[in-house]
Amino acid sequence: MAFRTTPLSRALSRSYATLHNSPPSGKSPTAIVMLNMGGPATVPETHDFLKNLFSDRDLIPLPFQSLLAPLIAKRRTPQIEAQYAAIGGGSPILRWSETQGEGMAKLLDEIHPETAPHRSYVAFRYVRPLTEAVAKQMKADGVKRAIAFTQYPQYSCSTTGSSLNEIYRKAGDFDGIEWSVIDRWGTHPGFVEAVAQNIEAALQKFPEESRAETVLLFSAHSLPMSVVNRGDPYVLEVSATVSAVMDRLRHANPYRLVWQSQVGPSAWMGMQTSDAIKGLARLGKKQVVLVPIAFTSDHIETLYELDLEYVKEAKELGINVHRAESLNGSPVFVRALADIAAKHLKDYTSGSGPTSLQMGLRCPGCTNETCGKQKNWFARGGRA
Ligand SMILES: C=CC1=C(C)c2cc3[nH]c(cc4nc(cc5[nH]c(cc1n2)c(C)c5CCC(=O)O)C(CCC(=O)O)=C4C)c(C)c3C=C
Ligand code: FES
Ligand SMILES: [Fe+2]
Repeated sequence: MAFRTTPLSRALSRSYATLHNSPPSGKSPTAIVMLNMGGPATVPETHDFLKNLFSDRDLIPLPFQSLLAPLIAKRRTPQIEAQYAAIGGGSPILRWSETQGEGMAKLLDEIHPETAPHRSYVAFRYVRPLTEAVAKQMKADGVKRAIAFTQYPQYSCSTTGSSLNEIYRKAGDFDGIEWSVIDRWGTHPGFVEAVAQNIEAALQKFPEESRAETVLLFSAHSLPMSVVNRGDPYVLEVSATVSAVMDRLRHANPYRLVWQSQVGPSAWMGMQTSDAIKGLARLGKKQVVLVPIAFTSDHIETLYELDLEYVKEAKELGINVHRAESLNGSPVFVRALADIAAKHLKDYTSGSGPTSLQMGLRCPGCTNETCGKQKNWFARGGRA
């Protein structure tokens, strides 16, 4: 698929600054900063992506992190490089994030003109564009007001929490900018609608007479049990998304929520997606729709793990599987992003605080001091 290789590599080889090179003019723009982990846009960027990921103490606290992270990254690189090569030469996440962000900003100018012009910025945690570069660009664009808008629908301290901690650590780079945060939106009706429409499209691929017997297998990236057991809200919030999507689909199919992509030997949230597929085959199920539910664009876990590994495995076991498309360029989803941001801006203007009440509560088992400092800093609008 050509779009995953040449245009993407070309887009990346332009400097990030050239994507946002209009001089500051007239009214200062309202910045919407789309937070996500990112993925290597080209195969050779895989090593640095993994090195940054394994160096993130908010995601994986390791003993002797600065020594161990490069070693683990180096050992893991060939396997992960092969997976990115197999999906067309890199991750499409930057392209999709820009498409989603630009579409959202355009809609926001129409539906919330009071804070126009709106400008979207992508800030990734492990690959370019990294937080420092985004801060530089925002200052050059004359930004005074910014929203940190997580692109993970459901909150986990290992994902959204890590991105917010990174902005807090780089607070000096954002000096003079007033912040507020959209920290979770896993049951927003527009998001639920966009997911439901993609499930309905996948169901259409099965014969009408047996469609209702098709099992919907919602699959989310798993979480180590150590994270679940310190009180991380992600498992609850992914479950709430699944429940809302099933309500919208009027419970017309049986379903389960299962967990994929665990890494390393420790205990992770289950049941694992691949075991669930085997179990359904053992129980004689013949039709399954796989639904990625915790990420809004394609990545190796959809394009490699689900499409190349699990679909193949299921077919060998006699199950006919279709995957619901990721949200990617869904116009329903882009409108949902604009609605979420518009509501946030309205609430903020009418005096609600910069962060949600839920964001203010640390996990009961949290021992990471940065979490507390970060929450206080955002609650003061990003001021010292
Ligand atoms: C909502 C999604 C995600 C959660 C929650 C999450 C938690 C989490 N992940 C790791 C370790 C790794 N994750 C890796 C890749 C990766 N993770 C997500 C999403 C979530 N992770 C995505 C979308 C990706 C892939 C990016 C892509 O382009 O496809 C990796 C690297 C790949 C590998 O080596 O297998 C690791 C490692 C932990 C430890 C964790 C919770 C604490
Ligand atoms: S780990 Fe959840 S608030 Fe610190
Ligand atoms: Fe992950």
